[in-house]
Order: sequence, then structure tokens, then C-alpha cells
Amino acid sequence: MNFPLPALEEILAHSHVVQLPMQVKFRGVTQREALLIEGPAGWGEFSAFLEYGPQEASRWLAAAIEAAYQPFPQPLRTSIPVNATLPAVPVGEVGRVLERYDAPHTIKIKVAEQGQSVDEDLARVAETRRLYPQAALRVDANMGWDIPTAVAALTRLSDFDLQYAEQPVPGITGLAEVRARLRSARIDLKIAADEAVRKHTDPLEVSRLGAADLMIIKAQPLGGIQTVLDIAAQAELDVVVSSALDTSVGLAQAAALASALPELPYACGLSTGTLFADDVTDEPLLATAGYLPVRRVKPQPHKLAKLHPGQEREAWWHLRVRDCYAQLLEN
Ligand SMILES: O=C(O)CCC(=O)C1=CC=C[C@@H](O)[C@@H]1C(=O)O
Ligand SMILES: [Mg+2]
Repeated sequence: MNFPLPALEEILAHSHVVQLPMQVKFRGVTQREALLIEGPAGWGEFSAFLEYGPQEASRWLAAAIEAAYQPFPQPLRTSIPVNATLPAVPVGEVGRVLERYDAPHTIKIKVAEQGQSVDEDLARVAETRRLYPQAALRVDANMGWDIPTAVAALTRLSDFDLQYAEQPVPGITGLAEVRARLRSARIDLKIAADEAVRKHTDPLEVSRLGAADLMIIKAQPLGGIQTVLDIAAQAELDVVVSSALDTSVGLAQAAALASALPELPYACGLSTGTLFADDVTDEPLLATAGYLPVRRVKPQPHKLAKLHPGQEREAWWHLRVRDCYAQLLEN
């Protein structure tokens, strides 16, 4: 943490647990839970995925505390170009899901979902290309392939003129290997590192080893705006800001991060508010024609009341905050 940690009891006393229903299942999630913290600077979001342990989740808590207690950095831009995100839906649902986004110029398509085939991925990407011939397309495999499958799948998918492929296989050396094999087969497709950045003890190792062409950076999973701005400044690769499937409160922090980066060469993955069926405010942070406004978000009391998941879930989150706070004190 690059600022003093507020007292644990103060954080808990100003926190609200919410559970948001999703429109479309995303990474297996249909109900997204978050603990929101109201602080002197505004609201922060702590929404580490439920299965994450205290070590990993503590970085998300640091980000939430930063958003609640520190001002956002000076913005260099007032709106952020964003991509639409298409979950790994069956081909017949592609049009219906993408219709929810207002005139997207860039679309990220999930591929390599467990239980699905490369043919299904190909059909999903082909349908997206058919419906949006002018859009920039990228895919995200979330480490779902092994190296030979990734090389074969990406060779076929590269026919659709992709901007890049995000984390086709696990690990840093895995990414480097896929990238090298594609290059030697003269397949011109950029590789982006996501999990190899946010789940690694050293987020800059990908860059140092030249294992990818791009780095995905996320405000919550990497510990907050200042930490991520430092990482981006040291990285020798282009960076792409993406969401952590946050409510509008977390999206506001991610947009503030994107607004403060000196260079923003790629659309950011911050249109995920569209995947939710409800949000913490009547004015959720949603994109218009592929641009997201940069602004703070204040949850509304009637939304906090409506989206409260009950005492048991609240107690679970409070315990989690205690565990993660203890980690932050140790680090
Ligand atoms: O980048 C985007 O378009 C949307 C965000 C997104 O894809 C993700 C959000 C949250 C969890 C991750 O599994 C996932 C990702 O892998 O980038
Ligand atoms: Mg990803």
C-alpha cells in the first residue's frame, strides 16, 4: 500500500454487501457479489471472485480501500474507448447478446470454454464477424487450451482478422511458446497476457521475458490505480485496461485508471456493466457508441437495500475483509 491503511473497524462500519444478477452467465457466474466501501474520497469496490484465497484477494481489497480513501488521479481524457464482451454463448445467441451494446467498435469474444470445441469457437467468431464486419475483434481463452490446441485454434481463428488473442494457454513460458510457434508459421496474431500478469507474483515478468505482445492490466486484481500506473510505466509492452466484472463502482475506478495512462492504444474491457441485469445505481456506467464516461459512481440507498444478499453473505464478506486486511498488514 502506498498510503496509510485505515482502521479495519472503520472500513467495515462503512461497507455494504451487494449481489447483482447477471443478464448472461460469465465465467460461470450468474450472481456477482461485492462489498462496497464508502470513504472520504468516494466509493470503493472489493469483489475478488469467491474462490480466491486471502493472499490473492487482499490485492483487490487494497484497490477498494484506495478508491474510498484516495482521490482518483488527474484524468488525461474524459471518456474511454471500450470493447463489448461476448461470453462463450452458442452461435444462435451471438446477435441477441451483442445487441445489448450500443454500436460497438471493438468486440472481445470468449473462446476455449470448458466443454466446448474449437469448432464452436470458430462459429462464434465467424458469426460476430458477419454481424459486425467493421469491428475490431479479439479473443480471450482464459488459459483454456494446451499449446498444440492453441496453435491450431489460433491458426484457424486468424482468418477473421483478430486484433489479438488473450491468454490462450496457462503460464508465461506457455505464452512465449505459442507466440513463437505462430511466428514461425508466419501467422500474424498478437498475444496478450492476462492471468500471467494478474495472478503472478511479479506482474512485470511477462514484459521482461518478452513472452507476449501486450499486457492486460486490471485495477482491482493488481492492487489499485497507483500500483497499476507504476506497473504500466515500467512495462515495455503496450497495456490494455480491463474490468474484473465489477459493479459500476469498480468500473469507475478502472475507467479512472484508463483515463490516467499516458498512452491508450487499445479499447478497454470496461463495457461489462452491460452483462448485468441490475446495478448499484439507476445511472450505471455504460458505454455509448463504444465510449465510457470517466466519473465517480455513488450507489443509491434503494439499490443497496434491494441488492443486499442477507445477513449470512454479509457475515461471510466481513470475515473475508478481516482475513485480507491481515494480509495487507503483513505485506
Ligand atoms: O476484458 C473484457 O472485455 C471484459 C472483462 C473480462 O473478460 C474478464 C473479467 C473478469 C474476469 C476475467 O475472467 C475476464 C478476463 O479474463 O479478462
Ligand atoms: Mg482475460
